[in-house]
Amino acid sequence: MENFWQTCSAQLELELTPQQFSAWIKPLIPLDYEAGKLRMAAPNRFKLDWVKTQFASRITALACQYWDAPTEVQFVLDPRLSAPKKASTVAPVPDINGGAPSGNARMADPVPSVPELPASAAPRREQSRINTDLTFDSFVTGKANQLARAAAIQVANNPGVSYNPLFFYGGVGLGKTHLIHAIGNQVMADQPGAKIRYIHAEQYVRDVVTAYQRKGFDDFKHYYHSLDMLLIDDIQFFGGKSRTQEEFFYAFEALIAAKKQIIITSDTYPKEITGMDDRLISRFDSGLTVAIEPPELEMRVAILLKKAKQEGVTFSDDVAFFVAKHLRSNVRELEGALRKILAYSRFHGKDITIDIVKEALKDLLSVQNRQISVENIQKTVADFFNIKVADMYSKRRPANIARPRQIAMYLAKELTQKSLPEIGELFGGRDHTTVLHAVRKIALDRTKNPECNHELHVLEQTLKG
Ligand SMILES: Nc1ncnc2c1ncn2[C@@H]1O[C@H](COP(=O)(O)OP(=O)(O)OP(=O)(O)O)[C@@H](O)[C@H]1O
Repeated sequence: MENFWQTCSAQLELELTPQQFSAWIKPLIPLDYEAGKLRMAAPNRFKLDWVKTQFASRITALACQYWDAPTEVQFVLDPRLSAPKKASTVAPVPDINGGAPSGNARMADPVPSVPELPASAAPRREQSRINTDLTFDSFVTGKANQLARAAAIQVANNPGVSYNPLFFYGGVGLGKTHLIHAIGNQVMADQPGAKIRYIHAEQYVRDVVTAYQRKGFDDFKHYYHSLDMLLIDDIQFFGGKSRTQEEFFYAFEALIAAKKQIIITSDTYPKEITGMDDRLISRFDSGLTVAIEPPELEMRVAILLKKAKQEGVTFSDDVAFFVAKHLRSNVRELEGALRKILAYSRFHGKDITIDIVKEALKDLLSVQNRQISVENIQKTVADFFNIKVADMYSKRRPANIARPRQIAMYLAKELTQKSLPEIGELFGGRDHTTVLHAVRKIALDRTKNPECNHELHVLEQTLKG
């Protein structure tokens, strides 16, 4: 059994992204194998369902191959794995900057401009710092965030019970903050007495410094350890701040032990946060870690239509598609573009047409057109072929991913100034010979296969705007 799982997981590690592997495969436990039946345990219902739909067929294939016989794989819940952790008796986190910090040495944390340590009095709604506009209703869902939203709803319905902590990561402006406020809003509506607190990591750092300056760590601890739910945004700001990490470690342990929900966001996967203590990193990853990807075309259109409607304006589908095709990076950028279009059309008293949009977004579009980046190509090609951007860097090799990746490498060579090694690096650290092979293959295919030529033409047009 153990041998099988070692072989199988080593293979899956090669095929999946590190995030997928560590989120879905690593937590699985092989239970037994008997008469062609393999039983695997997953730590919770969510992981169980996801593994069943996404990875069952691959694991079955590997099992059949390993035992050289038809094998049926059954996934079951392992209740032992979801048992709550014991309260912590762990020693303090060491100073990751080296040595015991003292006096001003600790003041590597920024000094607060407005010291803000919340009062530990009875919970008050305004103290939660939850933005009531950021709800599940106003959150548009697409492939890029459906998993994150499902996890968020699950946690909002069962705070402290299902996934603790819940950790969202993804690039800027992709909706991480929105989603955690949405959870906070729902829990506040369901449990008006709950003591909930949203805090940006930078503010938490400032609170730590203030507590340090005032020698008020008892109040600080009392406040944070007595919350029912802590929502902490952009935790990568804790990187390199040892005292903050130490305090957060205690708060984290106290809250998790008391089954109080913690939700964290970061711009990157826990293991990739620089300057973060290993014990915190492993704790961040001990609940559920979910990525939010850049929005795909249809989702960008839906966001534009929804936001325009919220502003009392109707966008035609043509206009929404035009904007969404040209602005691909994140939702914040779409919101900015929408504001510009509305201001322009109001100022000139004109209806919103594609020509008006071109005028209103002249600067933005010309910048986009001039700069065709490899990241842009990866996003566009991933959108076009309906795969994840992460697949551009992953080691997975199924044909439906390998070919778009080769096309993206070809376009990167054609449309940017990057060298083959540079392109290889941007595609998950691949060798320049792999890039060369892809470029030659697609170039040849283009001359022989009109459908391929057409696809490339459409992609080039999209990229050049
Ligand atoms: N899926 C979505 N539906 C509707 N609005 C969204 C969605 N995703 C993001 N937004 C909006 O886009 C803006 C940026 O989102 P948000 O601040 O949540 O991003 P973020 O991932 O936290 O970014 P950062 O890492 O820069 O803090 C917000 O106004 C948010 O309401």
